[in-house]
Amino acid sequence: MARGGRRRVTILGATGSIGRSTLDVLRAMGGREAFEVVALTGMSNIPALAAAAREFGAQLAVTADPARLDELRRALAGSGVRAAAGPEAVIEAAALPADWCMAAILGAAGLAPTLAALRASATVALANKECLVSAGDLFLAAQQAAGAALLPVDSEHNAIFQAMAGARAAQGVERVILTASGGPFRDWPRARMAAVTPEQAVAHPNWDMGAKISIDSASMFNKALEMIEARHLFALRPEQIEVLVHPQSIVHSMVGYRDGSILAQLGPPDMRVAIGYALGWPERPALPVERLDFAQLSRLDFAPPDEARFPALRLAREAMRAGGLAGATLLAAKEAALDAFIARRIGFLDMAAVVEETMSRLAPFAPATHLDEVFAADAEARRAAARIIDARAA
Ligand SMILES: NC(=O)C1=CN([C@@H]2O[C@H](COP(=O)(O)OP(=O)(O)OC[C@H]3O[C@@H](n4cnc5c(N)ncnc54)[C@H](OP(=O)(O)O)[C@@H]3O)[C@@H](O)[C@H]2O)C=CC1
Ligand SMILES: CC(=O)[C@@H](O)[C@H](O)COP(=O)(O)O
Ligand SMILES: [Mn+2]
Repeated sequence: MARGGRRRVTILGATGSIGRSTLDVLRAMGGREAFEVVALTGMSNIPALAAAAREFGAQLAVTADPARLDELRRALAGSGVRAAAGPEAVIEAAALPADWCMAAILGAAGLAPTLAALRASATVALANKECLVSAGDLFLAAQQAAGAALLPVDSEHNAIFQAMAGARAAQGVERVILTASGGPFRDWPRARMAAVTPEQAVAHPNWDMGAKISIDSASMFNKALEMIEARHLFALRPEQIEVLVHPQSIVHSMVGYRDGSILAQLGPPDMRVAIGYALGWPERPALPVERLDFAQLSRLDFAPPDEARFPALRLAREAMRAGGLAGATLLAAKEAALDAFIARRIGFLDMAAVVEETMSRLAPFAPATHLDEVFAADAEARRAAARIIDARAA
């Protein structure tokens, strides 16, 4: 704890959707009087990074892009905030002692900095689900060794965490039910989905999020990653994890207990609720978010997912069954396919096909015994996926 009782806070990915919401929650919970901001990191959005660092009087601001160091230095001139750049500098920022660190870098690039944060922070609030998808057991072993508290921020997992609050309740868990909005193409026939554009896919019906996670929601790869994330976070067997389409995104997930009870967490689709819970935990802070009015909610719908139109869910189950380096392979192939879709080199439905083909080419998967193997599997999967993408794009 910093002098004067202020909590020392770091935000990895401060310029993104989660990062901005986290800054908002800090403002709502007392701003600079309550928090000492140790480090903020970003990548391309230097004006936003510098503005947040100035507002909160951060000790350090880091861009992951070495080519943007001069721009960051100019933007911070006279502020007293130190500037640094490059992937190693992001890891060094994450390694500075803090009471609380938000891990919200996008994608597999978040793994190394989040591991560094586990060693340096008392509490890590985990938005970056990819850490658990690619390196689940090793990531949790690193957390155990470091002794850091790990609090889930992903809305579904935060909901499950809330619904499992209290060790006694967690013991009787039978299943978890991850809710899924179904994305913008929830009811579209497969033939129509084949022709969707990145602009259509990025338009999430309920949540205001970064572009890549929004497109993952449209393909339901987001839910696929979340199944693997849930397995690790809550030590579940794959068959204990269900997915249920819930188009309104009001019920954020549910936990079914052995006595037949179901506990759910509900709230507006606003990530500040989950972030605030992780920042205030074990207490609940007051937050300026919308209050649900049940008299105005006309209905809450639920339906099983259609795995023929959304094969990502089946691929996640196969990856969980295979174990070991299958998660790192699935994630890397998904990221390569997503980039190719955004670049309009492949179609929307090709993304799942690329992941499936990459997985089947690289199977069987070795156990993941060291992080170096995870990074190597990631690189190998990207090479394999690139060849498959090239063939489809030709
Ligand atoms: N958005 C949401 O509501 C939710 C997000 N999540 C998870 O949170 C994480 C962040 O998502 P979101 O905020 O939407 O993403 P955004 O794309 O909005 O933000 C990503 C952040 O990471 C930075 N960044 C991007 N690439 C790199 C890199 N290679 N190295 C270091 N930093 C990088 C970005 O910098 P810059 O913008 O400056 O380029 C930005 O600060 C993801 O893992 C996502 O799955 C989970 C649940 C909900
Ligand atoms: C806000 C959040 O946690 C997202 O991961 C959300 O789950 C996306 O919505 P769907 O993937 O359910 O469409
Ligand atoms: Mn989620």
